[in-house]
Amino acid sequence: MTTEQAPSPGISRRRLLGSAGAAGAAGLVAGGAAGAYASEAARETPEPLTSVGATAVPFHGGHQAGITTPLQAHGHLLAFDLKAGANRKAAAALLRRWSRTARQLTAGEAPPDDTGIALDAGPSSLTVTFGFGRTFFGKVGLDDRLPEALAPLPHFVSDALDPKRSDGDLWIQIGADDALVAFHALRALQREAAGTARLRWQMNGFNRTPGATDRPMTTRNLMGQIDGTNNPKPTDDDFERRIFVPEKGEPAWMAGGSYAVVRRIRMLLDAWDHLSLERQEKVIGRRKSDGAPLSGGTETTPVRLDKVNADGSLAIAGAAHVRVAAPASNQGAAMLRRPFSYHDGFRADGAPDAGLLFIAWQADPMKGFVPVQRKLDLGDDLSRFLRHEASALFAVPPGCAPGEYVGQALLEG
Ligand SMILES: C=CC1=C(C)c2cc3[nH]c(cc4nc(cc5[nH]c(cc1n2)c(C)c5CCC(=O)O)C(CCC(=O)O)=C4C)c(C)c3C=C
Ligand SMILES: [Fe+2]
Repeated sequence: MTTEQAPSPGISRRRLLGSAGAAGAAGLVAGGAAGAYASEAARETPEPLTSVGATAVPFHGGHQAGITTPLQAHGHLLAFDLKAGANRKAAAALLRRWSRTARQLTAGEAPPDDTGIALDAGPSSLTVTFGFGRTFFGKVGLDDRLPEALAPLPHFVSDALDPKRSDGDLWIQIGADDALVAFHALRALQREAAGTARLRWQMNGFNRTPGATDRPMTTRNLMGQIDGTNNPKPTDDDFERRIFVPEKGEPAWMAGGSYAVVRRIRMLLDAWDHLSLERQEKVIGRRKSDGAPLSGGTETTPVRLDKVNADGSLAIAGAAHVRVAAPASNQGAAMLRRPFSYHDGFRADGAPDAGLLFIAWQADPMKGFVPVQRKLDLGDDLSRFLRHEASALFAVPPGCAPGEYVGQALLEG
């Protein structure tokens, strides 16, 4: 393995701020209306960043960041196609550039020729995650390293997929708790692709902003449901085995990596909002207010699929989403769901173009997303309110050590 050049000493965005004398970066905190209208420039001493801005997620590690990292408030998904003539060497150079820049940005450092978009901000939990699509391998002469797990996803009855917004040779997932920090990363990485790869599609999403609720809680989606409760937890015995390719797994370059299924799922919100609260809760199998299962307890109480009401009906209906999607209904199939909501304005018919950028992480899509989506496709009450409009599957290699780049074992091994 070759090592990349040591990155040039980055300029901390905070240090830049200090030297420029632009004070008041931490934003308006106190002082009510008078404080809010006071000139930012009048402040002499920069205030410390809030914990939101100051939080940094390490780029290096056994797994790439952005998989088990807590959901961030802003997300960008970018898929690129290699330009004609871009070979393995060019792809390796691109991944080397991207990794170097991602490391700098996630540490809150400004890369060379910085655009300045994120000046004043801290790392804000920025993560950058890289993946390879099936079409990448043939283009760079690496057919022999194509993972079996990257076989095309089967067709599902509810698919209404737009090929232009699906698939792609390379994938980047960006997440950050600040919109400017996220866009800054997007611009830096997009600029570095020039000459080697062109953008195929981009999707932008969001989640709850840290601090918006009075206590940390599972996020809500645009249907108003608490979404993410019954995800596998890093503390589960089988978490690593379910989500990451094992050390001795195949192909060797994917050991410690994971597979990301990306689906743009539009929600038919007008129809959904017309349902009574009781109906909405039956469709999911959980209470809307606090996410508690209809079989009783609180949000974190295990779901009891066998619970029967006094009138003999199932507490969680036969076609309720949580019943049909549960590992118990799918021979143990499970995935880590880590989505972003999206809103891309309104469609010609006036309906909101909004929904979920559903991202499912698993060691093998055939033991995660595929069997569960097959089952949902056949008889899930929620599916009537959803349209799957775009789809992609990416091999996300393990994280890299300092001096290495993501995908090095594939491109140079
Ligand atoms: C193929 C997998 C899944 C798709 C596609 C999917 C879409 C989807 N889901 C919601 C809302 C909720 N899903 C919930 C639970 C849940 N969903 C899946 C899988 C898919 N969802 C699983 C495996 C589970 C967990 C089931 C269990 O073991 O209990 C929930 C309940 C809260 C939670 O556990 O997260 C909600 C709410 C939407 C809106 C959606 C598409 C837009
Ligand atoms: Fe779901």
